[in-house]
Amino acid sequence: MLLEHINGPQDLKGLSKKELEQLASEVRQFLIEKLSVTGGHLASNLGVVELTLVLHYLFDSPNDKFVFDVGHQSYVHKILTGRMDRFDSLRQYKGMCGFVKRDESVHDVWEAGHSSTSLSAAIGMAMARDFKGEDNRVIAVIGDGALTGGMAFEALNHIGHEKKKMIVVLNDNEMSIAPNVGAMHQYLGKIRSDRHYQKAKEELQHFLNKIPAVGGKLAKTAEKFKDSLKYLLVTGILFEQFGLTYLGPVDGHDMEQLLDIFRQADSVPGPVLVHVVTVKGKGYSPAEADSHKWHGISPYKIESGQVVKAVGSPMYTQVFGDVLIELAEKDERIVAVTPAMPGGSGLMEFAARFPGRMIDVGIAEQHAATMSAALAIEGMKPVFAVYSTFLQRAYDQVVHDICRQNLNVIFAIDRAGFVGPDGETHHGVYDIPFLRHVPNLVIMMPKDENELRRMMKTAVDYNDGPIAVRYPRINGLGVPLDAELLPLPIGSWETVREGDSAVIVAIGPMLQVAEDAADLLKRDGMNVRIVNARFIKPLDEQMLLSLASEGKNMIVLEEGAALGGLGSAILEFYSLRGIYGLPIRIVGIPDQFIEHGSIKEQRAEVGLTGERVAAELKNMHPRSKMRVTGQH
Ligand SMILES: Cc1ncc(C[n+]2csc(CCOP(=O)(O)OP(=O)(O)O)c2C)c(N)n1
Ligand SMILES: CC(=O)[C@@H](O)[C@H](O)COP(=O)(O)O
Ligand SMILES: [Mg+2]
Repeated sequence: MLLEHINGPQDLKGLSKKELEQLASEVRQFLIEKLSVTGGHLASNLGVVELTLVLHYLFDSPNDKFVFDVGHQSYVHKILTGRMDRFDSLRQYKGMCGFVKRDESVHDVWEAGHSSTSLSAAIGMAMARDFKGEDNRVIAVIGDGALTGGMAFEALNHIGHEKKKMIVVLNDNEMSIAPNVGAMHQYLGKIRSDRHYQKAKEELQHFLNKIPAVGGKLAKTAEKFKDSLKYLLVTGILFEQFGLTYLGPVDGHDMEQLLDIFRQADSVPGPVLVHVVTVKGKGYSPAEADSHKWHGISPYKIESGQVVKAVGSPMYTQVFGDVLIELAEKDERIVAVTPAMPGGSGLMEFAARFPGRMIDVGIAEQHAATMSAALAIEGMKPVFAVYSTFLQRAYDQVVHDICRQNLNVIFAIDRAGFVGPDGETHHGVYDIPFLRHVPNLVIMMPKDENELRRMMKTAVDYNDGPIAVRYPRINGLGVPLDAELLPLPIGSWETVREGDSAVIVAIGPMLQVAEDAADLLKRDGMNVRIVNARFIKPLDEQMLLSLASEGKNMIVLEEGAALGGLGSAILEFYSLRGIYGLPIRIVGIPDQFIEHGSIKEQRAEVGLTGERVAAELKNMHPRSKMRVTGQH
């Protein structure tokens, strides 16, 4: 076994091509075995085994900067940089992160999780290098999916302007999470498969190599001739027009080709793009056969490829997808918009049922938002399905294009709250703070899957502007679904448990935590009322005024940033009406990033538990001062 002797990239140096190939198959086996237990981003990593090996073999990390886009495909990099022994803790609480993490290794020079940032980071590092007069290499690894992100084009535009020496590795496996989409994808497909181009390129190369090396005027003419022929033939011309030398396409699993092309790339004085064609899921047939499913996979049985999954009620995502189909059957204005997450957002059946009414725009949240605004202006009913964390990308478009124009866009915000193994880059914990202060926007969160259905009905029936429903990355409660789909009155909260000792105002899955706290306090003779604050905006003003008149101790409980969340909204409501001194305590996520683990562990870390809430209520005295909490 070669792999057990690899404690860092230095141990790769001097290996023969054969040994590198042997190592590649050992790394693949290691990934398949380890991830069968932990789960994770298997398919993407199986696709970059040879590529990552060659980069670490030829170049000198961490002096040379390896910048991974998204970073979900960095497991091989982690294996080769001394972290093999940490894979049993992959994406687990206090374990190894599933993305690149600077505090994990000196070889991890750039963090991500969100897509399309690598080229901006790489040009930044190249410019810093030149400011400092240093000479290290900067190597970005970006996938064909990430290349559909607008930031990537902004960076390419600038890279071509600065002409700094750097290597952009385009890892082209024709897949985003789902099959990739867009004109860039088609363009890359042309390059990959254009037999004419490949053949002509070889003949051209052969012919040009025959031209005897000449000096003087003739050399210049020959060079010009070569360039004009190249422009004629090279279909990597788009990148050449951007000012990058295009090399490739090359088979990303052929060690020989990879070694040659990166040696060539290293000799290019300015920016160079190496087009590497790989197979997502390479080397494990279930993943090769369905790399969409195996992009992010739960623990599985290696032999059968069968996922070992606890069966439970459908995820909120599934309930959303189902109710959207029901609604779309009756309303042809409904179209779904997704920024490259049709599977994760529960839209695959919708797409099959309504061909053409599911619009996948690629990894382009800003574009998705503004396009939705235009769809609404033209009388459609766009449902912009987006993860909370990725909606952060489109904040200005939400404000400037959708809410300011007061357009009938529906935001289906999935992954609201903690998300578990993806950790801090993916938690959906800021959308309440960054949305609730924007005028014209209605924001809802259901207590269970039945209420999610009602909220989608409410949203489709609502024609007074933008409306958002946010729901978590968990299973529903298994409650019965109403036979009739009835909308909710906008701004209406509901009391889900009566009580006169104190009040917990909660949203979403925190209502279960509130019930746990109330059950604990019942043993101490306290009858705690629980209010489902299902409209984060507008607040239920009647309910709030009546709660103020009672003056009972109140906890506002939310699985979101405490700063600027629902609790803040309630305090602002009272303050703006001159109602002071109410005993209100906010229990939410403190002002810090919470790392990967299970949702249960993440909630425990910040005290979103029945025990903690019960203790808070027991300790609150009448007229206690409001303190932003989360620390405990
Ligand atoms: C801004 C943003 N939107 C969406 C995602 C979700 N996402 C993670 S990886 C991925 C696909 C990336 O495709 P590609 O870059 O080709 O990498 P591959 O997995 O194919 O190697 C997407 C859409 C994200 N991480 N960031
Ligand atoms: C790397 C990335 O951003 C996606 O693969 C993300 O991990 C998907 O999240 P879900 O597993 O919640 O769909
Ligand atoms: Mg890809």
